[in-house]
Amino acid sequence: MNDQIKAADINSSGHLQIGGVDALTLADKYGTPVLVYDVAKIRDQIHRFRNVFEQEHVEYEVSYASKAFASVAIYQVMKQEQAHIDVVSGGELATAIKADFPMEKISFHGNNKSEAELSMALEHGVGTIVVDNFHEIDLLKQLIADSSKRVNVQLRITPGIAAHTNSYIATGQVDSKFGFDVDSGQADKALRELMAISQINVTGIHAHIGSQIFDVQGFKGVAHKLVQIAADWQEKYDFHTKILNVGGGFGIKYSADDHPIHPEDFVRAIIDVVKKSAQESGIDMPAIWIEPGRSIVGPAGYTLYTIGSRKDIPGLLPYVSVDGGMGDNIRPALYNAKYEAVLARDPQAQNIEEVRIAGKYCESGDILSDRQPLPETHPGDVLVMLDTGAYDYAMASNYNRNPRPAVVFVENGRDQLVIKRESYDDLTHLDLNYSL
Ligand SMILES: Cc1ncc(COP(=O)(O)O)c(C=O)c1O
Ligand SMILES: N[C@@H](CCCC[NH3+])C(=O)O
Repeated sequence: MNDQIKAADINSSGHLQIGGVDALTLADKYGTPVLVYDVAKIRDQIHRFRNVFEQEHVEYEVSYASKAFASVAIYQVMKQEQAHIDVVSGGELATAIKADFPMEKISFHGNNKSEAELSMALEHGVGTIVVDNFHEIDLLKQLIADSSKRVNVQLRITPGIAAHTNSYIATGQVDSKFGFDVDSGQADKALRELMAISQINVTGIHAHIGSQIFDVQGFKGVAHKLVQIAADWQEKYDFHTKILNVGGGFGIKYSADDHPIHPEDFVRAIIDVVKKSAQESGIDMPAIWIEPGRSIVGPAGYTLYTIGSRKDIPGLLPYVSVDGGMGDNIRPALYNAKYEAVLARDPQAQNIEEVRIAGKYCESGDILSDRQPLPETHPGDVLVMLDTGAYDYAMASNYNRNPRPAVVFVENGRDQLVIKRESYDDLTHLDLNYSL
């Protein structure tokens, strides 16, 4: 039995249930592929992060990094949970506006925010702009010059910490496109420039070391580094930081090979280091902000596919194909990411073989799993890929002009469509006839 499936995930018919709803019923009702979120799991993850801060009596914010999965519905859940969110584009901001999300609880990130995106953020009163580079400082200065607008910013530094993760998703090393370098004096220069703009209020210092990180060392390092910088800037510039933002990146278990520590342990270690270093370096204890994305939505997501064709090759693993693939989950092809899958009708069934789960896209690399143990399967069976809530739908494409799947939220035994499946009309409605 897959160790990610608990007894409570199986209903009286022996089927997988998600948030109390039978996975086969969901597949029937919404079609496949469909991404289903167990909303209780999302709320629970936020509470787990929060509880530690509460127990430790530390000021904090949990800011959901919505690049992991952005939609009106998820922003509405975050609003109910009174969480903050990060956005990284005008599109995510527009979605948050549509969700009526409180603008003051939004942080706007990005290494190349356009003038249009910055003015959109200013117009809507976004709570924090996380300033990333000198061009952005110039743009901000121009945009607020003719107004009395006041803007809260956090200054993103590159901490010079290489996280142990896939190089595509590591961001803390000096050789990174994000943030101001510290050792060369760029971060100091950026602070001085920002402090010289009277309408700008620098509330904090930000760093993010990468994503899908399993151990606590990098976070301890970044927490210590941020405190050191804060102490240095207090001494040199009389700058008193209110916030240290240590970013996100808390890893999750996708497969039996992954052994991340618990969310609570990440947070506790960060708090310990900040408390201790702040005391040693004589700065007031700042608020600590974290920006988890994957760890909030990843484990709550289940992608339901229907099995179709099968190809057996003597001496090699069979290919079992499903009705989705790299268009709804690019992560195996892009990062060699591993996932696990079970059969909806019997997640506890005895496995009889190992197969490759192939997608339907016209690409040999469109393999969702290169070694998945499975029981006997037949065309029409519903295969459920686990932990697909983060950076899956968010990175979905229309490759081969396949429509993106539907997204459904499930909570308390009830289900609701929150993103419609794209239709062929949706796919073609931007196309124009060629008339030259
Ligand atoms: C600035 C920033 N914050 C937070 C995150 C969220 O990371 P994760 O989804 O790994 O928690 C990211 C993505 O890596 C990021 O770039
Ligand atoms: N898209 C990446 C994570 C990127 C994190 C964003 N800074 C993934 O799927 O793992």
